[in-house]
Amino acid sequence: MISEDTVVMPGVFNGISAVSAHKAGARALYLSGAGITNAALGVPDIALATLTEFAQQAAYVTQVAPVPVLSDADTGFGEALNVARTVIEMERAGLAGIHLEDQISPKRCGHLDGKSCIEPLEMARKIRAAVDSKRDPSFMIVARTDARGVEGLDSAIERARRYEGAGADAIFPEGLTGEAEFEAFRGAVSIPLLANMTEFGKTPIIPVSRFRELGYGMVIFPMTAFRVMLRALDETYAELLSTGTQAGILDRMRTRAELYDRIDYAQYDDADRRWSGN
Ligand SMILES: C[C@](O)(C(=O)O)[C@H](CC(=O)O)C(=O)O
Ligand SMILES: [Mg+2]
Repeated sequence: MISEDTVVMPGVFNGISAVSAHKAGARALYLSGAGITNAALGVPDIALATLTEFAQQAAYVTQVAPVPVLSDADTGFGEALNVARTVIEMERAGLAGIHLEDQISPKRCGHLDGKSCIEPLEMARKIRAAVDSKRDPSFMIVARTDARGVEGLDSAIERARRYEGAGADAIFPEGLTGEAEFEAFRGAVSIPLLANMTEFGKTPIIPVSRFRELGYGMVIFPMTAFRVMLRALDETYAELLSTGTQAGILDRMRTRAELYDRIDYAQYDDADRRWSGN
């Protein structure tokens, strides 16, 4: 997943979003915990979705998008032993890696106030459990620290160093407030770094070209497509209910043919025909 270049990782949250991102040309995908929780359950991203639900969505995504997929794994769904199980299940789902965060459970979105962090020692234990539980050594364990908004920049950097020492493959510094902070992390650790380009949070919009200069190997856009989709849903249902017809919004739709093209319908028909010997 890491290359000389910076990998742009669009956020996905189910099978069809993975299909769309892959067909748009994404070289790697990010499976968003907020996306899974908001899309599949329709509830806030506060640790209400389980490991089973995350692993299920991960399996859907990896089935239809043959590119590396990094998934959110929140706090690892428990303590060290649970983290070990999380790695086994997420690897089995076909992922290329996961990120684990140092928040106290129930976690919150990294860009909200009122978060708390576990002791760095406890997080290091989780990272060791994760690293030890990999089957494939290239499965990536990304350690996310939420400490910037809780304890300040210096403490967050100190944690990142400890997590590197515990064996993390990459660091995800969450909730940074500007380029200078991203730069400070780059100077502090030697493993790859992941930047979170979520919207309407603590971090200003920074283009991938700038993250490349700053030395970041991965940039995730966790909720970009989801937010656009949600507005389309809201507008569509409102229009339908207020007018009693979809006639005015047909031109905003993917047609039946376009949908079937997206999901490779013809290939399924071909396979079925082949197997029936006709
Ligand atoms: C990256 C993230 O963990 C996610 O679940 O996608 C979220 C994104 C968001 O809520 O905007 C986070 O940054 O905490
Ligand atoms: Mg998340």
